[in-house]
Amino acid sequence: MEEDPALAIERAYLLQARAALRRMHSEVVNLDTPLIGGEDNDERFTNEAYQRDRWIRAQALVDLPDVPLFFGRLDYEHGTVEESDRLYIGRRHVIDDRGMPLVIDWRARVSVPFYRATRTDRQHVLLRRRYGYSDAAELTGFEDEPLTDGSVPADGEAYLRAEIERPRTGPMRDIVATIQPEQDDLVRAPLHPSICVQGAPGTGKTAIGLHRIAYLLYTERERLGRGDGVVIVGPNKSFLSYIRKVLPALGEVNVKQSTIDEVIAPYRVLHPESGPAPRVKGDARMAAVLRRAVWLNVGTPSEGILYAKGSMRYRVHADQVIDIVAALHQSATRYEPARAALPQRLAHAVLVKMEERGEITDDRTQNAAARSKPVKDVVTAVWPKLTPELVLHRLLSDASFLASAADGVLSAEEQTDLLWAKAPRSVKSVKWTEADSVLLDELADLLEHQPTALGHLVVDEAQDLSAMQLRALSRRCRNGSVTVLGDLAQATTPWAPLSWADVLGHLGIADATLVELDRGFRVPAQIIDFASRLLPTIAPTLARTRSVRSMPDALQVVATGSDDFAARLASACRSALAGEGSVALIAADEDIASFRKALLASGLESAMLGETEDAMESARLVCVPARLAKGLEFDGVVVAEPAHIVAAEPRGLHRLYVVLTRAVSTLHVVHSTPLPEALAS
Ligand SMILES: Nc1ncnc2c1ncn2[C@@H]1O[C@H](COP(=O)(O)OP(=O)(O)OP(=O)(O)O)[C@@H](O)[C@H]1O
Repeated sequence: MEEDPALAIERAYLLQARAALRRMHSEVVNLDTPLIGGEDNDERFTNEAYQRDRWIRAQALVDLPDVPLFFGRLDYEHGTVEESDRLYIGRRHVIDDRGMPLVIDWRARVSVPFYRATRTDRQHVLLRRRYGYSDAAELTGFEDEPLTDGSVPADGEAYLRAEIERPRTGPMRDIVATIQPEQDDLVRAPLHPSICVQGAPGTGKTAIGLHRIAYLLYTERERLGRGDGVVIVGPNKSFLSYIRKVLPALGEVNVKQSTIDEVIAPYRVLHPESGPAPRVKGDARMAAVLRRAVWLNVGTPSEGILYAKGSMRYRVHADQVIDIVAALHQSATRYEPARAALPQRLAHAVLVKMEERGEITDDRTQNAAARSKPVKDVVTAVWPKLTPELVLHRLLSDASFLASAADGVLSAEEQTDLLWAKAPRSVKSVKWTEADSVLLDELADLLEHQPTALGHLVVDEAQDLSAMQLRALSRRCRNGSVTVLGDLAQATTPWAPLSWADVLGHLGIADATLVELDRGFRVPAQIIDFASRLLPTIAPTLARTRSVRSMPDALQVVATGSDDFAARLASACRSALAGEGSVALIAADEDIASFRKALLASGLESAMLGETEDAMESARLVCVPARLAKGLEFDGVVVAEPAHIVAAEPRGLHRLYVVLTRAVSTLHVVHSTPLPEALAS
């Protein structure tokens, strides 16, 4: 078949752009990095920084074989843009060897009309062209949308639907070719003020967070490059593995993607914890309890200081020592710096006594007094050395100490919930939990200022974070800005906050812009309507989502007897596998291994999410424990025994809502136990 000449021109242009990108890449790789001679630390640091910077620049210019180099074109009115009337829009800038642009970065200002221009607001654009690619990034066609009056607009929504329904293989991909206007508003919002997005499942929150990072790094690279850079916090490792390729595809290879535990306790082994304690430990009131617990350690001196120098004796009376300690206690903001200051304050009092007796004193005299035993004894007695672990160990094991810190703040019952049933004998033998690690983090900051300086923090699935976790994040981003993403209806933790105002309060953000997204992209209307039956019970104040896609056969609910269950489950999986793309079987954590065995017995192989990092790439059928489903998506989803998912945890209905909203094309619900009431009605 003869090639369409217009398509041939575009393909030739793509080849030219790819060749130019290769040239740009090799220029960076082959650049002579001027290394500074010498081996001292500063010089080594500078050289390493140079090399690293070059590595990052080179990585950003790698032509990824499966990522199309440009996805759109804008034909502007003549003279609107200086360099050219025709701009190809892609994931990064590509220039020819004379410096003329071949591809314009989607983040540039001249690219904005690609996402925003309409027939009624053309923004000087005559024509918008969208390209289609094969999975191997081969240019297969294009679609024109003339914006000039009288023309018939192309169905931009059809292009969007096709893009969403393109079968999934492995990790999440970027949405840069089809960012929608309400998403674009958030992606391109300035660094300040912070933004907070409430969005139903599949409205694109994660995608927005990732594209926003790429955008901010483009516009504010220098500012964000200082300090600790940019971090995105996600719910678990499976999720982070799922999103890991989006930013590199957008040319950003230097963004940390972490779980909350990795941010707060990167080196600590955390142990599981159940019962009522985690909820109390996550409560914002714990901040006051911990503060008191720290400062309760400051005692009242019972004796004065008797300082000997040569044959002379100098006495500072107990009352005066009490006053010195009390004054320091009152003015101190953190425990350790004040503890470090106390010897000097006491020594100063000794010095005054010496001077009263005509002694000549100087700094050395004061330092000697500060280091002397009588002064040290007072410090040890009234201002003991603490570690976060020491304080928390005492708090969770000593009921009367806890009462002195928590009375009037926590109820007696809450205090009982906090106390260990059997206290570990020593600090070293404690098996710290996730909730404990957050308290230890707060304590560390009460003892000593923890210097951290994130430029920007994106918190995904923020509805699941406790007040104390949010405080810990806020400490890491004291002067930075934050993008908060989440959905209150998907909150599954015992400590989940009640509102976004609460979340922002704990993060210490006074002026965030709160936005609600309600246009759903992932989940077809038939499935989201089914899942939304749970909303009146789990999140009565939230609006229902409007899906942009309708698929009449998307939902199948199969009621079966327990004898038939395994066969019906396997047949649901087979039917999902008959479609294209990824398929997940999702079930309660306790059920998933046995259901997987049943599938295997019927000849269906699968991978288990959580067992291997790349489960989503290593098999088409993935078995997903319900607790790991958050944030993920699959073309076809089979949910087995929803009632078990609900029964497995206090917020089981919220978990079920998450699980039911993972499908892009089909959802099979297979159950032998009756559906939960809220879903059946
Ligand atoms: N503008 C868009 N163009 C193409 N695909 C999109 C667009 N917006 C969202 N999607 C797709 O919809 C799916 C859902 O996006 P995303 O995971 O960001 O949603 P979410 O709001 O974070 O969902 P959840 O709350 O369920 O985790 C993804 O496959 C994403 O690629």
